[in-house]
Amino acid sequence: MNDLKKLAKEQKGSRIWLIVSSSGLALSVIAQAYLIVKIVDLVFLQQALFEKIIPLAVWLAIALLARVGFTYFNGWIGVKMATTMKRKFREKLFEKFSSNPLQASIAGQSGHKVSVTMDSVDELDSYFSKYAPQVIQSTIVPLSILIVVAIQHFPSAVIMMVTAPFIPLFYAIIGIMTKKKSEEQMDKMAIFSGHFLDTLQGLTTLKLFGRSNQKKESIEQSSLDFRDATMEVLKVAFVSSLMLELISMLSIGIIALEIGLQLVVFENITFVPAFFILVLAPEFYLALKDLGSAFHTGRGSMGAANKVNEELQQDIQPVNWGNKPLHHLTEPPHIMLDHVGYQYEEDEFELHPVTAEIPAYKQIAIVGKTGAGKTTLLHLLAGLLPPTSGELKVNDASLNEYQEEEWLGQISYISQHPYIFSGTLAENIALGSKKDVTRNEIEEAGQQAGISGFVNGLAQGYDTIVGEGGRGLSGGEKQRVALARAFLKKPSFIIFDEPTTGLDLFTEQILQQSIQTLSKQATMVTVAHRLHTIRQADEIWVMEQGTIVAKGTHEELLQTTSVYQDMVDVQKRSVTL
Ligand SMILES: Nc1ncnc2c1ncn2[C@@H]1O[C@H](COP(=O)(O)OP(=O)(O)OP(=O)(O)O)[C@@H](O)[C@H]1O
Repeated sequence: MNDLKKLAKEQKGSRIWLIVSSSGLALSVIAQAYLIVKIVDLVFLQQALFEKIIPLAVWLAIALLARVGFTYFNGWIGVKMATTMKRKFREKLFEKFSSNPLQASIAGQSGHKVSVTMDSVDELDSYFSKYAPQVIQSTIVPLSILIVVAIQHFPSAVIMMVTAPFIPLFYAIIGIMTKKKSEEQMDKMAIFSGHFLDTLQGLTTLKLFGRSNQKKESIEQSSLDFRDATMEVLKVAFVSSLMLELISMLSIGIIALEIGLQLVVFENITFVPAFFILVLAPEFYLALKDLGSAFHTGRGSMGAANKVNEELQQDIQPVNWGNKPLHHLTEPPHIMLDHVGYQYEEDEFELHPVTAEIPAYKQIAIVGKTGAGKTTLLHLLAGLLPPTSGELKVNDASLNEYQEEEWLGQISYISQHPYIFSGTLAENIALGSKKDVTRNEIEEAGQQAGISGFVNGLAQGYDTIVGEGGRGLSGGEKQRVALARAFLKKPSFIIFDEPTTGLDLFTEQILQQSIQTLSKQATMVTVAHRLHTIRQADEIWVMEQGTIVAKGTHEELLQTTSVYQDMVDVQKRSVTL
């Protein structure tokens, strides 16, 4: 809880308000008790007239209202603090995920990330909205009551001082017991969410392999585990409330007994202070009990805080960016790879240092067997991965010196599986431009990307809802939407991962033509699988097992590189087959 405590302490403004409001609450509690006692004394013992009681009754009403007001205000500050902290945590998580989106997306299950960002951060709420304000309230209110009681009748204050520590002691013990349980509960929830999302996303694959029943059972099991963990936490919570109630009732009983003896047997105290202490005693223990239950909820937050911290501390190498602008370019950027290398993790795939030049307007084709490292190289060129060695230079300055937005504003990366967001086709295409675009511009981009024929065949046209919850799109259609985005963006550097799987000839032609049009104003690097694309390139890089083994034009490579010759032979054979 220490991290959370530190964070709560950082909220200085809110803490000052909490102290002021809790002091007000303490005053109103004491005033309320005193006024009740006074009224009872006047009515029953002194048989006072109604007029004498009215002002006290009015003050009592004011004290009651003040008590309600201060309690509400404390709660309101707590909620405000919780909102601020939750926002901060979510911002940190999003910052972390977006500092290297590629690495973040492959590290861990998406469902787990969703669960941490939504549920675990929500779980922090109770610490800031309940526990932190309650600590202040439960320090000021009982302390003020204790002082008043000590002034009125010291022995009662001594009983309070002796019995009060049992309550925090008890909830400290419970806290230690629940910490592990609530962490387990959070773990189980994250596993359950991860499992559920994973299964939903892979439902088709599971069905095809006849594994849906097995998955159903494992989801059921993780849901039951989560239920059991929750029940364990609740069990401790119920037992702890019972015990806290018992301790405070016993303590009030002892005070009542002592007061009763002093009042009736020893006659050491008069009615007003005796009754005043009796009314105040439950208030004293109530404040401590409230702290107990707030502590329990706060403990739950601790498990969640650990989950969030674990996620935040996961080692993700961020892509570093600088402040240099890039928008003033008159021609596409000139890119230099100076011993640029990358390794995912120790003992995993390594892209060996690449030294190469990509002059403006040039078209580079990267070829190689599957797993050779082509996509990894594209990711480095796009600035989506930070090189683990060497430097990527753009117009003679390191890519790290440029502003992220400026660089990303220059490029279009058309991957094999572009992401289609839930929304209309028009909205998905408009994503390509940061400016507001007109429907005409969207349709023109669609036309250039060769998607207009397909769109015109849809009843809703560009207003058709696609992506999650909408109409599905084929691989070729998705790539054409991505191309339309690129036509809107007018990038100066295009990175294109050519589809490996069979597009029909017509779609392929459209894609080729569109790409050619787009590349007239840009530098382009393509992971190429088709001979046609490869031949057209100004330079071809041949990759094998993470190394560029040869560079040159189609003709040059045919003469010099056997791997390339074999690859071309395979391509030709597959076309003639
Ligand atoms: N996140 C990752 N962590 C570890 N290894 C990875 C990761 N992503 C890819 N790899 C590995 O890096 C190697 C190169 O992958 P990459 O996707 O760059 O190859 P590729 O040449 O583009 O393959 P393909 O033509 O099949 O798309 C592969 O062996 C792959 O398993």
